[in-house]
Amino acid sequence: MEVETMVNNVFSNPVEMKLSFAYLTIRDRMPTILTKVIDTIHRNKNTFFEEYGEEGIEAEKNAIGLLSKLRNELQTDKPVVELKDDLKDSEAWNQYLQRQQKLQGDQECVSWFSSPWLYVECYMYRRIHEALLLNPPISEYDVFNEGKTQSFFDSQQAVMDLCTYLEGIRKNAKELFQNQLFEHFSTLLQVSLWGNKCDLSISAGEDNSQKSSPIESLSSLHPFILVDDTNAVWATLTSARRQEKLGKTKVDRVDIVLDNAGFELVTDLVFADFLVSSGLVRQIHFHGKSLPWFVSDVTANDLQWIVRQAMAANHRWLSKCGVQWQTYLKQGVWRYHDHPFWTQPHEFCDMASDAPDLYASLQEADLVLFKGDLNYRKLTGDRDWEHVVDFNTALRGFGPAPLCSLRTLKANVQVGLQPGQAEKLTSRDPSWMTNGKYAVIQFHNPTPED
Ligand SMILES: O=P(O)(O)OC[C@@]1(O)O[C@H](CO)[C@@H](O)[C@@H]1O
Ligand SMILES: [Mn+2]
Repeated sequence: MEVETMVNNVFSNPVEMKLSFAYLTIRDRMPTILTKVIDTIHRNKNTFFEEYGEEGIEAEKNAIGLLSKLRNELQTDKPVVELKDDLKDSEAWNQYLQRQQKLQGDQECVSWFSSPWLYVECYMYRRIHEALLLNPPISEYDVFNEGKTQSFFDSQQAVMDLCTYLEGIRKNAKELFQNQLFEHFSTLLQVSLWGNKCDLSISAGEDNSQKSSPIESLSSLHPFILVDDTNAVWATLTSARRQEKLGKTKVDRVDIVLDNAGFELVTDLVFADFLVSSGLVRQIHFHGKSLPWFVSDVTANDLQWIVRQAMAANHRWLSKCGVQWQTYLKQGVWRYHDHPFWTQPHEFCDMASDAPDLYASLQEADLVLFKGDLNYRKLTGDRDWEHVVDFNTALRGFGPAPLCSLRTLKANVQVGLQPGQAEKLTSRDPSWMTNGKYAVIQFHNPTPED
């Protein structure tokens, strides 16, 4: 089968139609998310009036009109249409639509139920943003903000537990023996991995915060890690051979391609703090989204908000962490970027050609961590790969630097498994690819040391 036609379509034939996770996402979950967006805008009508007067009321009405039209297009499988706002990436989106039309041929228009799931799902979030952009003065309103902030508040005990753990390490981080350092590294890597469960797209906006202790739950979760390349990630950070060759005492730069705000973002900041305060890494570059995305994905505002919340917390260790994080950001030890490529539908194997500046930047990193399921779908092109295909094959040439996916499984694509592993999982738990109970720590080094 041609690789192109292997793309994870909403459904590839009537038999699968009713069964595919993609179909059920588009039929049920995405309209639910859209309805909640419409409801959120309507509930804030008075706020818009207080802030912007009649213009605010007009904008609320028109934005809701555009979003209701979008929901109808989605539910009645209408053709995908070009973007009309003048955001600088509109042209890239409209060119992508033309490319997709060529792929599908003239007999079939690009529509919600006949095109790749990855494309139409990303497109829905960009159309939501268009509905706000076309209605100043509410263009900058983040329709997902309430859910993201609530997720942080609902995870408070877990957040405080995690910051207390970090403070316990920070005190003597530089005196830790290598084996102790590895234990803490492995613990916080797994905490960041499982933080990915707290995603508001899979829950269609329902509460999905962290209720259990993030550290104590690790041992019960460990059997659900299907691929565990922790040692390879550790070796990339600590391999003496690598560092001698590069004349470095520590790794210069780790990039973290972020996923969800709320608790998951805290797990990423705690992990990043450990990497720097332990002396393993010199600099962390975070990559977030330039617009509200997949309900709970991180924007610059979300990062600033969480750091401020932490600083102002009346919990001693949480506020200490917040002050430290603010300092890292001010000193440039931590940097934040939000390239538009991350909020486009492109598979990552296209990055070198479609976003060469971003690809070149990632090539400066010694390690790139990709958080979450959507990033995994873009790393592998969301294709219907055999599960034993190796990760490198699925990456199809994407490899700016040694990279690792930290992902809980919430979509039906997974590579790099052992022969028989998928069959065993299916017999034990038929929805193992989409129920969020399983995870991978999956590493690839495009330039293995000679
Ligand atoms: O990237 P994340 O936050 O881990 O997950 C995103 C997600 O919830 O949205 C899509 C389904 O709607 C899937 O990629 C996945 O289930
Ligand atoms: Mn997400």
